[in-house]
Amino acid sequence: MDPRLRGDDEREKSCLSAKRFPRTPQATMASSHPMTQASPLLPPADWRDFLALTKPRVLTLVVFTGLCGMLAAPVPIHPVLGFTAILCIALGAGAAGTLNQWYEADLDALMKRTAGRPLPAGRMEKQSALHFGVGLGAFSVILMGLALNYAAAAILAVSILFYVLIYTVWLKRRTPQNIVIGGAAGAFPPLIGWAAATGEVAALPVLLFMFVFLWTPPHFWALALFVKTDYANAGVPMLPVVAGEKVTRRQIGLYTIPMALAAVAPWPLGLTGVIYGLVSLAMTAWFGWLALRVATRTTGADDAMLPEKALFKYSILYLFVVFGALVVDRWVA
Ligand code: HEM
Ligand SMILES: CC(C)=CCC/C(C)=C/CC/C(C)=C/COP(=O)(O)OP(=O)(O)O
Repeated sequence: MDPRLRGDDEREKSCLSAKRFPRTPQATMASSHPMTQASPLLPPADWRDFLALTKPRVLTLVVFTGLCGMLAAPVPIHPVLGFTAILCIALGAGAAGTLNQWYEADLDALMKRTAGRPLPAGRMEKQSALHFGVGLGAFSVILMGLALNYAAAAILAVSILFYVLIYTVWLKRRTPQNIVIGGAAGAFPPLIGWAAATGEVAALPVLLFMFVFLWTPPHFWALALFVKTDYANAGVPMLPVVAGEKVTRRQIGLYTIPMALAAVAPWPLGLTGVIYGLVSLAMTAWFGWLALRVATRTTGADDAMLPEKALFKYSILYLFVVFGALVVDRWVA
């Protein structure tokens, strides 16, 4: 597969910058290094580079939760408007990913996973990424406002700004709480989808927001446990780097408890039917078991971190299935 589309360069740098360590010496060097500028020796940026800026693989789940939020709403939406709303969420999230990569090209150059991205690899001018990101973001919000409604457009704008300014610029390089607070950005799509259909927010999408918000720390920290060296090398204050494995494991276990409650709550609260209730219960029970395994184990230096990898992978499948069940539940009932 074309390395530009692989996307495996996209994830772990997340927490790497250090605000305490604002632009680290390595990062500063990287930003002035010729390889972080477009090089005349390399082919010019093409559509695959622009696509890679949007973090397409993470986008799939972001868009899916937005779609499910929209389809779970009690008001049916015209298919053309529904498609437009989902397009706006995808473009808005893509814009956020682009601006994240524009701001972090220096850090991306320091990590194996992210060094092949268009900017650190020198396949694109930084300014092109900035223009692309701002243009895409503005277009998505304006289109949402004009075609759907101002509530959905406002939440979309907030989520883009949250991811770019609060997470990327402010928190990521400063504190290991970066992904806890910054993770809120990725929890907005179900609210946006619901607002696109109804013009307002309600109890169910707020619970879904809480669910994704509380899901993010176990999702990310499971991964951070087995890629912490990369973050440490780049000076990003991720929890395993700053507080150690033991604390991270405990935090994964602790966040899983309220996450499980938020996941299952819609059923007993009468906001969904039995299909969602049973699927969310079963899927969450397995999540809890995997998280417990991660939370209670100790590792040796040569440990393959299989339970941590299993939890990370399952966290993605989990969100797909539980959100899918929400829609099935709504449409079958
Ligand atoms: C601040 C919050 C988050 C951080 C720091 C984060 C971090 C990461 C990282 C570093 C990876 C890449 C792992 C790798 O390269 O192998 C990843 C993968 C992924 N994340 Fe997250 N994530 C966050 C929130 C979210 C949210 C809100 C969603 C969607 C609702 C999401 C969906 C995904 C998906 C689908 C993948 C797998 C992509 C693939 O297959 O390549 N993440 N995440
Ligand atoms: C609707 C809307 C605007 C949603 C935007 C929210 C969004 C894209 C959430 C995903 C969160 C994410 C990919 C974090 C990765 O962290 P990172 O950026 O530190 O990862 P990296 O190391 O791969 O750059």
